[in-house]
Amino acid sequence: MLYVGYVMFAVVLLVAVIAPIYYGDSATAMTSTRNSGPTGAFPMGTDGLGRDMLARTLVATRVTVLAAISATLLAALAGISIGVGVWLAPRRVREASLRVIEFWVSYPAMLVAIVVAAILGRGILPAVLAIAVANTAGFARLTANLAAGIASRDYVVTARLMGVPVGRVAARHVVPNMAEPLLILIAQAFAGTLVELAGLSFIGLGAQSPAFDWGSLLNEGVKKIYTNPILVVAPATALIFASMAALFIGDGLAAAANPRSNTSRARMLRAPVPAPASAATPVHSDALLVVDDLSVRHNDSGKELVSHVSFTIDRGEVLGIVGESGSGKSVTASVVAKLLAEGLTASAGRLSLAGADLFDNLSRKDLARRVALVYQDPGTALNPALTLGSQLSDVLVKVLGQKRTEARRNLVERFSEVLLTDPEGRLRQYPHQLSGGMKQRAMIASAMSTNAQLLVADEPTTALDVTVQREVLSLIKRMNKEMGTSVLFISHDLGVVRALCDRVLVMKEGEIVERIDDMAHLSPESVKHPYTRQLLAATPVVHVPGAVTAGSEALR
Ligand SMILES: Nc1ncnc2c1ncn2[C@@H]1O[C@H](COP(=O)(O)OP(=O)(O)OP(=O)(O)O)[C@@H](O)[C@H]1O
Repeated sequence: MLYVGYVMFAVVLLVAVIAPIYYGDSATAMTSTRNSGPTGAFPMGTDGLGRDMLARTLVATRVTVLAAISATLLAALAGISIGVGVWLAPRRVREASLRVIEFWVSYPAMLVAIVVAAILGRGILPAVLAIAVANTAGFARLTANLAAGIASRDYVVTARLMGVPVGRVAARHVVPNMAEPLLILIAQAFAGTLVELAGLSFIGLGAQSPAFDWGSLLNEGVKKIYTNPILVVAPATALIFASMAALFIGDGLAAAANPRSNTSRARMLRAPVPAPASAATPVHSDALLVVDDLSVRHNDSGKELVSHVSFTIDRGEVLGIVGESGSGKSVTASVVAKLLAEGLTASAGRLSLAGADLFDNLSRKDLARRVALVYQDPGTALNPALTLGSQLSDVLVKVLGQKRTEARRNLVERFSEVLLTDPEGRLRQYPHQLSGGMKQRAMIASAMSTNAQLLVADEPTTALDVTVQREVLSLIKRMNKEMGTSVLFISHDLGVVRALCDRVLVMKEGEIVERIDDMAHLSPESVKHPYTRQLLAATPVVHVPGAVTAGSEALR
């Protein structure tokens, strides 16, 4: 789409450059063939003075496109300056300015343009200024919104603390980081500006005779639309063509800025014949989770991210997966939770969870009853705009069909179980009002609230400090012991895993390189793979209250 847009826009620019040179005379020459329909000499007819409409439309391209570019750039320049300025201004000025921008945006751009053009007077220049004023608000609002996110980033705060002048902070740190969305808006605003310019000329406020643009040509044509309709075709086509070019560029830029826009859907395929590798590691079929011969491939590159992985998790069992960064742990877990990322294809001989075939279209309710998730970073797992009560009760209400009050009561109980103080008050709090450890406890409480049979915990302690890590691990252990929840626990830290898990799989480069079943006698001598030995040698022992672990006494 982007390239189609570029080509179309190049055609428009080419016409704008050469048409006045080649067709300038025929566009203004009056002939005796007046108000003609389409003929060989005048394919788009002639106006009341016998002037060639095709030549006039081609020649008008330069004025129209120049005016649209000027109005768009003026609006962008003014809007971006105002938007950035607002965010670098003191708080009160910022608040007042944001209200003014909101007020300004609330009026339709075309209406503002008409009012301003009526004040400034008729002609192309007043029309350009009027449209620039009308569109400035849109740029200012987008820039202010984007700057709001960027202005609080550490590099901007640091630059300001170091005394970098405000203008330089804006130019070096704020504007470059919002270039992409602004470029997209500029392309889209150009299309709007073309139409607004034509609109002003159409109602007689834009180009004045003898000057002419597409809008004034349309204006002339529409007056004779019942007697000679061909007169509107050339300027209308030109207007649509140029607007579409700008929209294609805008959409193309937006798609290019989002690397996910072109990725294919995630697919889960049943492998026709189990590979021999799975036969070497048989899975017993009455387990809670059965993953047999799972491979995951990246569709575009064809790279295999996970290769022939087989394992089971029994009811009430805690299985750990350890491995270096990028070894395929999270991708494996995403298949189990039916959350495979776009652009990936998973294939397996068998994938079943609590009696359900994961290749089938499980309803959300069935899935939520079977699997719950706790992510690595509770800060990004929770929606900052919603209170804990509203977002964590949603799954209970929408998916499990509980009443809102029942869901909130359920959450309060779970919050107490994970030792969150003032559980009722927490429901009304936003995520930013909780510490990292509290947020992770709230996530575990949420996972407990659905009574899921399998908890997938993907590095749930990595973002937490050591003391909070212990608390979170002991909560997971409690959930496992008291509720019988099976756990798939992912970590790159063998110390944490050995403290919690009944069995451990070691992954490297997408494959399971070691299976550790005897956690009680885990030592560098009891393992086979050199990578596991290295991991063990580099791992301090972690004690988890409630868990009996190798190399450590049970903790109280
Ligand atoms: N959506 C995706 N598209 C393409 N490749 C991906 C995608 N997700 C993961 N990968 C690739 O798959 C491989 C395994 O990634 P995965 O996230 O499972 O690693 P991990 O073992 O969980 O690592 P970490 O401990 O750092 O989280 C990596 O090479 C990664 O680049």
